[in-house]
Amino acid sequence: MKKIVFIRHGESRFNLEHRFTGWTDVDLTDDGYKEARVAGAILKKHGYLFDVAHTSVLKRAIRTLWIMLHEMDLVWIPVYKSWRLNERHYGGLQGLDKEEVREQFGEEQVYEWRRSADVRPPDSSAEAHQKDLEDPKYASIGEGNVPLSETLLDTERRAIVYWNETIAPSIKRNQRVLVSAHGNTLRALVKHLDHIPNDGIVTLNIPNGIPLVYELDDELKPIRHYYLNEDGEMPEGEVPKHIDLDDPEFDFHWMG
Ligand SMILES: O=C(O)[C@@H](CO)OP(=O)(O)O
Repeated sequence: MKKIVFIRHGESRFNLEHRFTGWTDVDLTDDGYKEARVAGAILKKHGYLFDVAHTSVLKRAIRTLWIMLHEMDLVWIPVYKSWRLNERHYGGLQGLDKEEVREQFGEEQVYEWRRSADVRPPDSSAEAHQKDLEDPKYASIGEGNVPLSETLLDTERRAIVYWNETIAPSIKRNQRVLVSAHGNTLRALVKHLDHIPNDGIVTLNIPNGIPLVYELDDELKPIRHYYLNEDGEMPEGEVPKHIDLDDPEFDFHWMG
């Protein structure tokens, strides 16, 4: 049996401000740092080791990975970064306040933009698109790969290329893999792995900073999956949106 662990980055500045983020390269908040530390400590506590890690080129995912690897004393393992693991490009919504967008376009439209498989958010402005094209992070990926906006299916298509070409072969070589990525990239990967139909993905959310373990057979077909907390496997239906660091009951002592 093979295993892969996915982590959605800790809370980012735009998560805190309830803004559409996409390819906007915002950093973690203080709570985001703590969530990443806790995620690393959880994996360490349960004896997880990794041979290789993959992340996007966005600093909230990269920093989450760094903090986790530091916590696990694994900063020495190879880390690969790809734009293909970036968050879904939210086009003209990037930077906007989600509540204000709801007021302008209505709850239903915003829900479709956020959670449907194939409804495309409005395109980036010409100026914002030009900025993406000039960003050194994307200089080598080819102009055609820099999106004006993406549906979840677009995100799935480009993330799956990385899965098929890089991640899957490494799992097949028995490497233990950790992937630090984003809410919609992980929804896209999970959709692909579990063959979730377009209308089945709408209600699937991935919480920030909670390790998600997939057990796979030799053909990389999922056997089962679960989230981990400090006590171990979390019962389905009891997975919170994120770890409540303000909860006075939350005990950091086990982290050492
Ligand atoms: O803004 C974003 O890029 C994503 C993830 O934070 O938000 P949503 O949950 O609305 O897809």
